[in-house]
Amino acid sequence: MARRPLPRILSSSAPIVRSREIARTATDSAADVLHPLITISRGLRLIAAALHARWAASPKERRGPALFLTAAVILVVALIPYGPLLALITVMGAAGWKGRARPVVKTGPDEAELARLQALYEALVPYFSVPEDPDPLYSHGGEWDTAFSEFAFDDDGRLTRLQVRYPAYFTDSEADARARIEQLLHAKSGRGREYHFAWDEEGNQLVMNVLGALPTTIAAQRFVTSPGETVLGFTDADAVQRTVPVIAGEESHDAPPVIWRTGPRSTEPHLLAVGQPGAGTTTLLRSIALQVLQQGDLLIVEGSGTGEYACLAGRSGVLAVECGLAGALATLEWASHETERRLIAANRARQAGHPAPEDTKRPLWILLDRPSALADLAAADGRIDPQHLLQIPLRHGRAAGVTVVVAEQFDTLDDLSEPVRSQTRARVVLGPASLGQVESVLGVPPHTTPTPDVPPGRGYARLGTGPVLRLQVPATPDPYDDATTEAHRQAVLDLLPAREAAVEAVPAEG
Ligand SMILES: Nc1ncnc2c1ncn2[C@@H]1O[C@H](COP(=O)(O)OP(=O)(O)OP(=O)(O)O)[C@@H](O)[C@H]1O
Repeated sequence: MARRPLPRILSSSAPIVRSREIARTATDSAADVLHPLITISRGLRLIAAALHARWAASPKERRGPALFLTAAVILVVALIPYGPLLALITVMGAAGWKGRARPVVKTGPDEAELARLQALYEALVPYFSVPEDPDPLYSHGGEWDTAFSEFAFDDDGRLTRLQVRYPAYFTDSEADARARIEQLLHAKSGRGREYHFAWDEEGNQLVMNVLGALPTTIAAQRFVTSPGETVLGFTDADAVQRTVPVIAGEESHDAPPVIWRTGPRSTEPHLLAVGQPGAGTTTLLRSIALQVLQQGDLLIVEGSGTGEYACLAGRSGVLAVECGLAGALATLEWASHETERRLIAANRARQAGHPAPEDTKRPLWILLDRPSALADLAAADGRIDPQHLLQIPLRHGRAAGVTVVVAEQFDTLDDLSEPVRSQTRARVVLGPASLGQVESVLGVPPHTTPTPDVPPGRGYARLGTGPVLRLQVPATPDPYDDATTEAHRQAVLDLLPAREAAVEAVPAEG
């Protein structure tokens, strides 16, 4: 059967489009003209509703006086010259104010945010799709809302949270595949912020969160810890189970600490802290020293020789603060013998069925800041590397109550001796560091994206095979440094033990 041609009015859409445009323009103009009227009538309606609600809520015995008062006001207004006109203007003004357009409550993403989500979706297509997939979750020109189940933006329109669904065939168990997605999301969502990525392999979902900076307001103070516990710094509240009360500025609150346990039962009895120059490793060692002195003795060897531990020299419990090679060698040799002595004494006591002798119980700490500098000096002088003398304290320190803490910089990390590398299972990285640098120290990549600008004392900690924790070391500056603020100087001075006469335990010969 031959098809009948469509009626002309249906076959051509141009007149329809034109008439729609005319209608839309007419509606817009009418809305402009009638806008004040609409506003006032909306306001009048709202005022009437409010009056009605008030009337309904007022008790019956108060309604009579209220009516009387209203009638009196109306009478007065009616009698004064221009009263009704003024009353009308006032009511219209109030209605206009009440009925004005409310600020728009944001219920979804705006255009820029929609564009950002779509761009992110498009960028993920090559990673989350394969040509064989008959019903791809990601395809060019596809809908982002099928893939992004949750999102949040900050006031600047930058993503702060994104939940991404991905196809089950994506190789989310491969570190490289994950890293590619994380780098892409990081780059597209704005660099310079710290991102946390949580992969739910069972649910095929990835949640990206932007983390706020850890507070830098906590300074050196007495932390509430048990014997054998040292606060390395503070971290995210959801990363650890415990909090300790702290004073930050003028206020006190509970903060989540990164606590390092040392002693005979510790699985990570020695620590290595690494950072760029100025990242805050010396400050970390100073903070540890102030905590250690409450319960133990301390030997400090400072390779850089800048006197940053001078405030500790001669204090009760500080057996030595050495900057030169000769003093460092003598001190570490004594520490090595002392570790052996403690081991032998404890063994003898155990074999005789006695408790460990008192003189083996007091914890001894060896803090070694930049041993690589001393290694260079020793090589030039034909003497042994001081790190060599750390071998016994590192290997047997746990049983003998001897703890070693080493701080080193990234560029001289290769100069660390094998025992230092293998026996320091508590690790800290401070300051700006690449993913690779953090991984080289902690053994695993960081769980957040390191940012290029970090304040001193900010970084990551990992105790043994535990999780990587973000870390902010308490401000513990050198009180003799002119740049130190008075509050911080006083905080450190308050923690220093009293001065003592020269200690004779460590031989002084070079
Ligand atoms: N946790 C911190 N809080 C506040 N300021 C800090 C912190 N750590 C370090 N700083 C400040 O940063 C500067 C460098 O710190 P520090 O001397 O500890 O760094 P470093 O890594 O030992 O560097 P270098 O080896 O070059 O001395 C100092 O002014 C110090 O006060």
